[in-house]
Amino acid sequence: MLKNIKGVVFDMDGVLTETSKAHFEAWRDLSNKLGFNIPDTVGDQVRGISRLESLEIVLSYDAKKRAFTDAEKTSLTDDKNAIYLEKIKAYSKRDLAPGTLELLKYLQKKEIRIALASASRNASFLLKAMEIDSYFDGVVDPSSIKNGKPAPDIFTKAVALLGLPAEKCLGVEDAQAGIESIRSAGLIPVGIGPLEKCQYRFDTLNDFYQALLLNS
Ligand SMILES: O=P(O)(O)OC[C@H]1O[C@@H](O)[C@H](O)[C@@H](O)[C@@H]1O
Ligand SMILES: [Mg+2]
Repeated sequence: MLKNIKGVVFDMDGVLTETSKAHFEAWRDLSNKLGFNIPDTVGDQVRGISRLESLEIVLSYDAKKRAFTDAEKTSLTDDKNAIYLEKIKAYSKRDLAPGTLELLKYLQKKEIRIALASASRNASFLLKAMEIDSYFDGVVDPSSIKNGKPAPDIFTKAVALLGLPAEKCLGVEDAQAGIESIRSAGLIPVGIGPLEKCQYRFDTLNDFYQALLLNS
């Protein structure tokens, strides 16, 4: 699987750590504050999607169909982020998905360059909190990206940071929008979870790591 591979670009939420649950719970708390509820299926719908796009999905469940101004929407996303930050404030290396540290060390030993392509503006905070920031040769600043996933921009920027051709890199994602982004940027897609159109697919990040060990 790593033959001819020079770089691996990771998504973070739902790949390196199970923050997807905290994102969903924060949106649910916000919807409850607004007087409605969102179904569990929203959890998968907001994977990989920006804060504002996620809000639009959440508001589509508002029975009152209120029309919020742009300023009000910004304020609602700030509220969601405050709730989310409260939920992840004690995150540490214990919150890494099983196998993450071993996988990063393994790639480093093989001299494979590592980058992060997360849509989250909280990603740098979490990399530090979970003590894995030093493994990354490049971290894309999501606020520098014009078009979010499924557009290729964020993965294209990540391989540029690594100075590598896209086809020599794996992209690792838990969101279908992320897999589309990886494919259109020309990286080789590795899916974590029930995803389509992946070159390789595993149930967990640890399964991916174990498969690399078996094939090395
Ligand atoms: O609100 P943040 O932390 O900037 O994150 C933006 C997006 O980041 C993605 O990684 C998550 O999968 C999405 O659910 C989230 O909306
Ligand atoms: Mg994700």
